[in-house]
Parts: sequence; C-alpha cells; structure tokens
Amino acid sequence: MSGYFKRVYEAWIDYPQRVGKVLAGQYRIERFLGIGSYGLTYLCQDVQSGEEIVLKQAKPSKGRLGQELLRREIEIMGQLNHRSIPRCLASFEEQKRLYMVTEYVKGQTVEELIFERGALFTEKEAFGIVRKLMEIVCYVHDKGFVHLDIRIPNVILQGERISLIDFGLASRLGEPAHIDPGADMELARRRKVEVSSDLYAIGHFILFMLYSAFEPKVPGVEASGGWEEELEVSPNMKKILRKLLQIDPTYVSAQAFIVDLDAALND
Ligand SMILES: Nc1ncnc2c1ncn2[C@@H]1O[C@H](COP(=O)(O)OP(=O)(O)OP(=O)(O)O)[C@@H](O)[C@H]1O
Repeated sequence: MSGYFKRVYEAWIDYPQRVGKVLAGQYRIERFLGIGSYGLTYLCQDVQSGEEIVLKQAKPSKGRLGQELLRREIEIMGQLNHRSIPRCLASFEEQKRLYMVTEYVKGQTVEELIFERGALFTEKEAFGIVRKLMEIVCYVHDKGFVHLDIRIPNVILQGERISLIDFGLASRLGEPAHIDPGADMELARRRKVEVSSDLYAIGHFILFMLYSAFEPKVPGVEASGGWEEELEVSPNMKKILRKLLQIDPTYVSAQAFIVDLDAALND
C-alpha cells in the first residue's frame, strides 16, 4: 500500500468512537481524550456507579501489536496499587477489540500547565514536585518495573497531589528492551529497561519545568552552551541534573538520587 493510502486507511480505522456510545453495557463515552502511539483514550461514565473512568482501546491500525501492548499494560497495572497511580478497574473485549478501564485522575498535566496555562516553576518548586514524583517512581521500581515514559504529559498535578499515568511502555526489570536498531542515543537512553532510563527522563522533566520560567538575556538569541549556560541553577541542583542526564556518571538507584535531592532541598 502506498504511504498516502496507508495514512488515509489508518486515519479511517483509528477514527474515535462516538460520544454517547455505551461499551460493555456499562461505559458511556463522554469525551475523546486523545490518540497516542498505540491507543485511543476516552473519558467515560460508568453508568452503574456514576463514576468517571478512563477507557483505553488499542489502536486498530496497530493490529496484533497494539492489542499485545495493551494486554501487557493491563497486566502491569494490575500489579500496581498506589494512590498516585490510576488503578486498573477492569478490562474487556468487545467486537474483537481489547479495552482497559482505569480510574480517572482529575487535574492538569504538567504539559498543560506549562503550555496552556503559562505556569512558571521556580527551581524549588520543580525539585519539590520531582521529590513527590520520586515516591511513585520508587514504588514502581520496588515492584520490579520501570515506567520508561516519564514525561510532562504523563504527570498530573491537582493542588498538592501528583499522579503518574500511562504505563504503556512500562517493562519488568530484566526484560529485553524493545529498541529499534535505528534509534538514536537519546531514545536508547530512555528505553533501556533500567532504572537509569527513568532517571534520565526525570532529568528532562526537570529541564522542561525550569525552562518554563526562562527568559533569554538577549530576546530570540539562544545560548550555545544549552541549559547549563541558559538556566540559573544552583550548584547542587546542577550537579544532580548532570548525573540524571548522564553527562556525569549517573545514580546507581533512585534512592541514591533522593539522598542528593533531599540534601539539596534542605540546603
Ligand atoms: N487515568 C487518566 N486520568 C486522566 N487523564 C488521562 C488518564 N489516562 C490518560 N489521560 C489523558 O488522556 C490523553 C491521552 O492519553 P494517552 O496516554 O492515551 O495518549 P498520549 O499520552 O497522548 O500518547 P502516548 O500514549 O503515545 O504517550 C492524555 O491527555 C492524558 O493526559
């Protein structure tokens, strides 16, 4: 199939289901939340309990691979039980399509806060948020998994509460990594099934928050030295960031990072 027809075909089969449709006789679609690499996500109402829930469907164009990845996500989420991770409530198949039902997390993603609401994070706020995030990340690691997709769209804030969502790429530690042989170094650092991949992703997560408050000294002119030149980061936090981002030898565990983080936060 030519590239053009493939794209048209995929857009057609991946077209979101209509608002108001009831799936499994229980979940009424209220709003289409988004389409990711492998799934379509809806906000639904559970007509039995009245609760809002999130329904994730494997992307039809991804065929068996999409179904397999969703099955994996269901299996992993079923092993996680933490108040800051949406619980997997059910899964079902309808018309040969697999669905996962999870709790709906209210609030805004860090991506929405920065890019839609214009939120500005100070260094203290950014590292304070990451300190809370690390409690969730440590729980995931202690359970024997890595998330592998810690990014600003996957962290939701609601007041003081913080949640980590989207376990679509999560893997069990020790499993082989699924890295495309053509992947660049950046992607390989994020996708290796190792704790360091989550820490590397957290380094970038922090940079996004710090850049929210960044104003170039000369408007429109980028510094050549990247974040180390552009951002005003305290020496302790800079050392931490260099380790997270693997510029300096990285942390051996999430716990080792937390020790440094706590020391810097209490400085
Ligand atoms: N449990 C949840 N509670 C609240 N919002 C959620 C939940 N799960 C997903 N979302 C939201 O639904 C939207 C789509 O999410 P989803 O994870 O399917 O795709 P994505 O993040 O856009 O892409 P990808 O899966 O490729 O990372 C996002 O805006 C996300 O914030």
